[in-house]
Amino acid sequence: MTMAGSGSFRLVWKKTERSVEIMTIQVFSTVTDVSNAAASMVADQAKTAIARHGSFHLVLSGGTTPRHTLERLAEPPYATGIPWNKVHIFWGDERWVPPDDSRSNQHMARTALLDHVAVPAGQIFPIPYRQSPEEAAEGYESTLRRLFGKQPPRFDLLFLGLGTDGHVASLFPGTDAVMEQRRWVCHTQTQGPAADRITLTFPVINRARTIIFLATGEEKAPKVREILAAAGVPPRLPAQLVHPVNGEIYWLLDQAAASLLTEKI
Ligand SMILES: O=C(O)[C@H](O)[C@@H](O)[C@H](O)[C@H](O)COP(=O)(O)O
Repeated sequence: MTMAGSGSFRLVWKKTERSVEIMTIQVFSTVTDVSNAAASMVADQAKTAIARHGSFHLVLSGGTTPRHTLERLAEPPYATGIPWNKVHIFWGDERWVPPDDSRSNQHMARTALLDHVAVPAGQIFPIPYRQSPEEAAEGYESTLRRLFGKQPPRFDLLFLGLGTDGHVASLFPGTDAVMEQRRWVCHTQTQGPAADRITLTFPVINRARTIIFLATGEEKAPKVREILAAAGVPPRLPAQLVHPVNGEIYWLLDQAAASLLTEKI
């Protein structure tokens, strides 16, 4: 039986004597089910984080799959059921376009969710649009350093979509940004429109307490299998470098994206 049947699979890898990596793979029948599950996890993680440190630091991702989850969070019971006044919003990446450009991840998040829930404006930290993408990256990094100090931030929940080339955030295969270990935010480029991007780097991504991958659709199935069945194989895709230092990874997939998975992963 492949894992494409709906269900939940929990894998625990012992990384070192003192740390393990816990990955949970959940396969759902439809994209709507994926979005419902993701929204429910946001509510649960918010409750835990607020109980732990009085606020909930949430990192949003661009992309159509993550957008469906934001739209679900703007509906009952989440629109009023989550204490949005204690939520602090960040972004994993951004296109170097003005904030009102329809390609902007900030624009997408505001129209899908933030215009509909009561997150205080002073708790929303978009990646700024500046004269150059380098200045935008420096601007975001200085915001993060002002808020979090010398150590990279340890976000409570960080959403990632999955590109069909295996990219996460705007960390594209073969780019210097993927290997960046000192800067928290950097400028990078991709092909096509809005080629200039600003992205969090792995030193920040991998410090998150919980990382949720959202991947749906048949076009993601080959990379999902390559990433999840890659134990022992040297990583070649950015998504294979997502290893929370002390946190958990959840893969929320629909059956189409999971269709090439087998139980032996
Ligand atoms: O800015 C972006 O577009 C995202 O950060 C990007 O990493 C996206 O999440 C993936 O490309 C998946 O996007 P889809 O879910 O639309 O395929």
